[in-house]
Amino acid sequence: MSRFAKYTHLELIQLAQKTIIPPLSSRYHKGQVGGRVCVVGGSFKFCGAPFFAANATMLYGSDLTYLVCSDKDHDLSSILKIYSPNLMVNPVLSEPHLKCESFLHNVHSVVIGPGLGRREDEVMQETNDVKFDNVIKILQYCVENKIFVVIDADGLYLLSNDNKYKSKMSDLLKNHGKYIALTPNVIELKRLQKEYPDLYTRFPGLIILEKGKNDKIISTNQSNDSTNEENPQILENTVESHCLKRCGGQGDTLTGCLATQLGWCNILLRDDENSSKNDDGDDNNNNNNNKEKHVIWPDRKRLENIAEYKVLSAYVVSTVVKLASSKAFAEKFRSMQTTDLNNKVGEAFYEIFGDTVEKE
Ligand SMILES: NC(=O)C1=CN([C@@H]2O[C@H](COP(=O)(O)OP(=O)(O)OC[C@H]3O[C@@H](n4cnc5c(N)ncnc54)[C@H](O)[C@@H]3O)[C@@H](O)[C@H]2O)[C@@H](O)CC1
Ligand SMILES: Nc1ncnc2c1ncn2[C@@H]1O[C@H](COP(=O)(O)OP(=O)(O)OP(=O)(O)O)[C@@H](O)[C@H]1O
Repeated sequence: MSRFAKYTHLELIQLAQKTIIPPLSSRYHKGQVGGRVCVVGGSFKFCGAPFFAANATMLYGSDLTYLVCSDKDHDLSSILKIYSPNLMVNPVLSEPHLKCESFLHNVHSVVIGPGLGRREDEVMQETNDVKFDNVIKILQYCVENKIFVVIDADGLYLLSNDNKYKSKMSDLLKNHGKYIALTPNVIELKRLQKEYPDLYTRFPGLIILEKGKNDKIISTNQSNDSTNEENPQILENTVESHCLKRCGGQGDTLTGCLATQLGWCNILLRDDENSSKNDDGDDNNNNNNNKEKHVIWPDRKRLENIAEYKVLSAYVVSTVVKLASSKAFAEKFRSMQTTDLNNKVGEAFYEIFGDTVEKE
């Protein structure tokens, strides 16, 4: 059981408000606190999924969202650009010598997988190895640079079923689990458990947000030798959703929201790290002359470790998406679509957390 499992729903929401929901303020510049998120996905078949995820990152509150896709997937990048001018679409995923640094250096969190497609799909075979090599390269870059990653949909399929990539991916998870969250649906979870019967304990620091009627958050101890904690720890979100429509893309929405929320955690954790080390010229947060000083939301409460930031984030996001889907369903009933759900994310967030404006 997670330490959080002893808290009531209201206590968890209040804790999140004091720890991981940075207040809005005129002090901050673009991307500094709202965050920069990158979604890697899309294929010739699926242009909706990466859009839903990327769109949700912004509706949850990211300042800047990049969508990285392949320029070999027919008209994908043009279509994505037309879907939304808010997103920055970067069709570099099939570039043979991809330089991750060029588009990920200032990003706080990354989503890998929505609509990405699978290598076994015949139509894609000519180009897909470069594309998927690059996906692994991006994952590696992220974890080595402490960027939080959410792996969903076909990203999970790579991990559970792709013979070429699954061992590379599982190595990265094993060594850098603390920066990663998986968001499987019921079927994706079954595939993962088939490939990794010890899924819940195999990847130290990993969290798994299992989607379903009650979203379940599983966290694995960061260190294998910590014997005084239960492993794995489980937190279930039992808040009721009144949405009875299961349209495709609801999971993409959840994934996008989680990426933004984890991006916020990353920003807060980096701020702690920067403020506690000597001034070494790292001016990412403009605190060159403010040694030992927090730049961002100084009086917030701290959680105990990275795992707690991830677990509480997953809980909050699950709550927001459940409320958003209940609201969309109440309005649209059977005709509810994922676009309706996405359009309720901001309202649901406001209903749960209020305006979250910094008090003078
Ligand atoms: N508009 C779009 O472009 C969308 C694209 N999507 C993409 O489509 C690709 C394949 O995703 P799929 O989810 O179809 O994956 P799979 O091809 O693995 O199919 C999963 C199957 O399991 C079934 N299933 C799902 N939840 C279940 C449950 N709780 N109990 C029993 N059966 C269940 C589904 O009906 C589906 O037939 C991914 O890349 C995904 O991101 C989806 O995100 C949906 C929206
Ligand atoms: N049986 C259910 N009852 C109520 N809500 C559910 C149920 N199943 C899923 N949900 C809600 O929908 C969200 C997305 O779960 P879902 O299983 O649809 O993901 P997914 O299959 O990955 O979605 P996508 O279509 O984007 O690939 C969950 O987080 C939960 O809030």
